[in-house]
Amino acid sequence: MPDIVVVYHSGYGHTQRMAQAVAEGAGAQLLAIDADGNLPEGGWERLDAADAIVMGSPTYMGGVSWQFKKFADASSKRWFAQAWKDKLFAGFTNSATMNGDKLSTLHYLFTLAMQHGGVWVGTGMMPSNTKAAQRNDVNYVGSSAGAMASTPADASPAEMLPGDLETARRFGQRIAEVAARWAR
Ligand SMILES: Cc1cc2nc3c(=O)[nH]c(=O)nc-3n(C[C@H](O)[C@H](O)[C@H](O)COP(=O)(O)O)c2cc1C
Repeated sequence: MPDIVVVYHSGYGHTQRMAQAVAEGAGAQLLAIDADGNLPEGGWERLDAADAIVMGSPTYMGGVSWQFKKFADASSKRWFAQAWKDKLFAGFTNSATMNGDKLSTLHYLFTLAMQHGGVWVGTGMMPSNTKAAQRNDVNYVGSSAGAMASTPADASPAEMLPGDLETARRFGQRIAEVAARWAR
């Protein structure tokens, strides 16, 4: 079994719910970045040991949250030593607006992964974009770079759309499958 860690920040619980779905699909452990932008005790060592690091952040003002950015900047210690070189990386985000500039967030996560010398895993999913498409179809938000969820601004985490959570779960499954092939 590949060792996969989902490291994420969530201000209000929505991205956390998405992280849980990704972790369920991937058979991964969750590692939360706290409200001060810090990892729990032993968090960096968990990431050092992982075969794959899946990164999640809400989209705030068209990018990652400042707490996630603090984590990213702190990861420069690993970058200096290229300690995470050749690990698999993947990313996901959630925001309120259907577009909402989520791709900017995923592009940042991709760039961070490339700085670390990682190998990026996208969704590998076709979008649901025909006339017959329904909002709860898998990958209705239509992302290939990483998993996206769109949650209305006034919806609680419990009200997140099942289709988006299923998309996140299947994204996690794909990461686990790719990680198993990468290990071979
Ligand atoms: C400071 C801030 C900035 C935000 N910026 C965006 C944005 O650029 N695009 C968008 O679609 N939603 C934006 N939102 C809405 C959040 O992405 C949305 O509420 C999301 O579900 C929050 O996830 P979380 O509960 O994991 O923090 C913003 C919310 C906050 C608090």
